[in-house]
Amino acid sequence: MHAMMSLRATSRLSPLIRYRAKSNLAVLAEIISKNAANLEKVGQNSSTPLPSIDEPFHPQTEAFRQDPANAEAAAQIVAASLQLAATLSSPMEALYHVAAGPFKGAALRVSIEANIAEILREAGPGGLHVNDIAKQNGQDPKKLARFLRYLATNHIFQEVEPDVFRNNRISGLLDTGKDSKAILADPDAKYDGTTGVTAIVAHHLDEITKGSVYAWEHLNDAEAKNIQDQRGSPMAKYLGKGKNQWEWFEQPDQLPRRKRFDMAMKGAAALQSSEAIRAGFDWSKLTKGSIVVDVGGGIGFAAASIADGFPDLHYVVQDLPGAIANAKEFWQERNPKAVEKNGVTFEAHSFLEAQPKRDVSVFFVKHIVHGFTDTYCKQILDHLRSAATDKTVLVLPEFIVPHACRLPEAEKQARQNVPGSIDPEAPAPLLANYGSQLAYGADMAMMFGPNGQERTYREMDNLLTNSNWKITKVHRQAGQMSVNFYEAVPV
Ligand SMILES: C[S@@+](CC[C@H](N)C(=O)[O-])C[C@H]1O[C@@H](n2cnc3c(N)ncnc32)[C@H](O)[C@@H]1O
Repeated sequence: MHAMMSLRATSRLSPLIRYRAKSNLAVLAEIISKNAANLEKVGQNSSTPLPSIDEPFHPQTEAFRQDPANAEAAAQIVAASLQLAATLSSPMEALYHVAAGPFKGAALRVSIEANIAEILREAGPGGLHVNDIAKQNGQDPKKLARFLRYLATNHIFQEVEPDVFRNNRISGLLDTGKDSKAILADPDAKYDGTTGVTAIVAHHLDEITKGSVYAWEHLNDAEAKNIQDQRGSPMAKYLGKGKNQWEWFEQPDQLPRRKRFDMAMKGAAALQSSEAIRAGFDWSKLTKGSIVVDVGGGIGFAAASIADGFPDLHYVVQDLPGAIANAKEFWQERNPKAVEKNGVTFEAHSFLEAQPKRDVSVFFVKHIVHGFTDTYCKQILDHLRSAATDKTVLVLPEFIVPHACRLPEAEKQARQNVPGSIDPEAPAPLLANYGSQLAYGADMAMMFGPNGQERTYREMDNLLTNSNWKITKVHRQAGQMSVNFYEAVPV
């Protein structure tokens, strides 16, 4: 019956629609083969090996992406593969790829909390039977096997023999590098001193995901609808019991969450190399002793990356008291010289209040406005504008959310005077945004967690214009993990 209906439906399709659908498959396949052939050549060079899904992650396998041509080739292959998979999967399977998304997240969280990546690293390339994994972490082996097999089916971990698992390229990223027994003895310290990559994934899978399951209820909550501040998010309502993320994290019993979040921000920064953070703005044009304020800097990880290359500038890390305590500890370890020589100062200060610093060369505001609704962003940007001199530059690293379609010509024309402001577009028939998920994932996380939003270029332009800042340039970074640096000057 079902087959007959779909046959009848097919026979009603116009020849043009059928022709296009057929030709797209071949075009997509050609995009893959052409770009793959180019990448194969790059991979023959030992300094730019191509990634292999079977091997544990090694940063060197990302080196090939530093060449924009290679990054573009990889992005096109991924976009075409996703589009082919969506086209050729049965619609029900394709739908369930998304509908079962929360279950994948649940499995991934279990693997992190149960320290699977660390245990498997210690086991070596042969992997470990799930019964032996369970002996180490005290979990139910049958349930663990089900979670791990589900993840292996999504290319996270490998099942090398029935019930025997090992790390691969993607699961290796979840490895904090710590001794599994030490983590089990002191779970709250799991992320201390790590790259923060596992911490950011764990933060998303815990607080943010728990908020996300109430998205629909929350949208229809008459009271929450009108809350402009961070208490207006599902996470605040259902987890923080009405407290915003920061008030909630600052409570003594939530300190492990605060610590994990601060490490998570280090992980977010690690999605970009320190070089990329330095490359986002021409720091060399600032004179010795120029003041750079890292507004809401967390532990000041980004400022520390800039200080590595530009030690003669004076850095001020501002944040809430809990983060400032962690910032002092972090800098003492990372750059004790800057601390001793007064190259960095730390200030507990709320950016929702008047900015106390004067004669500032750069207000560096990374991943702050994405945590707020427009109403609060205006407050933050107004305070900075009031403290700015006519030489102050606002540097704002944020995602730029692309549209899934192509930009209209008129919009491109309107942006022509601002270098870097036009979103790069993938060639047709690929989705214009390359099907890249990162900016949208971050946007959802901002909605569910702090009631904020990642913004399109136009949305950011409006925000800045309303606070008398003018965007002069956008520095875009190649690759899919990109965060882009808006540069703005006072009007
Ligand atoms: C998403 S994190 C970004 C941290 C850092 N800029 C980075 O990119 O790594 C947001 C930061 O804003 C801080 N924050 C939140 N509300 C604040 C406020 N009212 N005043 C100052 N800092 C605040 C948080 O403590 C947190 O460290």
